[in-house]
Amino acid sequence: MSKEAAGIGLEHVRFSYPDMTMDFDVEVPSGSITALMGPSGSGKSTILDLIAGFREPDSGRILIGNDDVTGLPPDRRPVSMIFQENNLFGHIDVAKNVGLGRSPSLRLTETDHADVADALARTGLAGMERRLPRELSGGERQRVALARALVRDRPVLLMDEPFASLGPALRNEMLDLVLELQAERALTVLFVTHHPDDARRVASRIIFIEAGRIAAAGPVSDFFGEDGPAAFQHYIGNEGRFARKAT
Ligand SMILES: Nc1ncnc2c1ncn2[C@@H]1O[C@H](COP(=O)(O)OP(=O)(O)OP(=O)(O)O)[C@@H](O)[C@H]1O
Repeated sequence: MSKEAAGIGLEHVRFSYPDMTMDFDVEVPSGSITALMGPSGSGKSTILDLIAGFREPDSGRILIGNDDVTGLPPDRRPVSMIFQENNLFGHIDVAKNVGLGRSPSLRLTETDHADVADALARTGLAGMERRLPRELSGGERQRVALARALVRDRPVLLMDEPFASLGPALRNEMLDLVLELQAERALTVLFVTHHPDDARRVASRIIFIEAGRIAAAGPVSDFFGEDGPAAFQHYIGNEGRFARKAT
């Protein structure tokens, strides 16, 4: 599988839970940061799970780069995923948690150890190698998860509300770090957030979903003007603002 930057394509991807059928048809451009937004229960986590291979579509295809990854197990997809929490193993230290990104058995070469050290330095964790996850702050734990994604070295990074439990200043700091890492590695980043400011800060595009369908997708600037999609304006609570302005 190529480590080149890789776009993501969902082609008529249908997936059903007992009470809900979803149908996604959308592209995420290669080497970009896209914010995935939408009301609670609209299917954001499910999209990420489908791309990562934790769930399989009932029909349709998932493409990453030029490859059809539909049906491939998660570890064979060129993807790293970071969740809101519980990304780390509690009984092993920071360096080992990062090393797992390179080798699930932790059999690491000299080069691997050097790459782990680089990733820790790059994410501001140098000196914390021997700490256990419980000895870190929430922000530091998410840095470890990012460092592990760096040593995994996959072109697609999926993040499900990765910084939702952090305060605003720290969240911005972490988003800026993601932006830097994305630019360095030409990653394709798709991240779920409920905060419009997160999208404005780092994303070039937004995918907005409602009830298991893509309601709107496009450049961030298309979403925040008066002509932004009505469903999105409603979601971020902007409806009357523009109406009042006009009168
Ligand atoms: N394992 C499951 N079994 C049945 N229904 C599920 C399951 N997981 C999710 N759902 C339902 O599917 C819908 C979409 O869930 P999903 O977690 O993808 O939404 P979301 O947009 O990520 O929500 P949130 O913003 O609250 O995290 C919801 O209605 C949810 O109740």
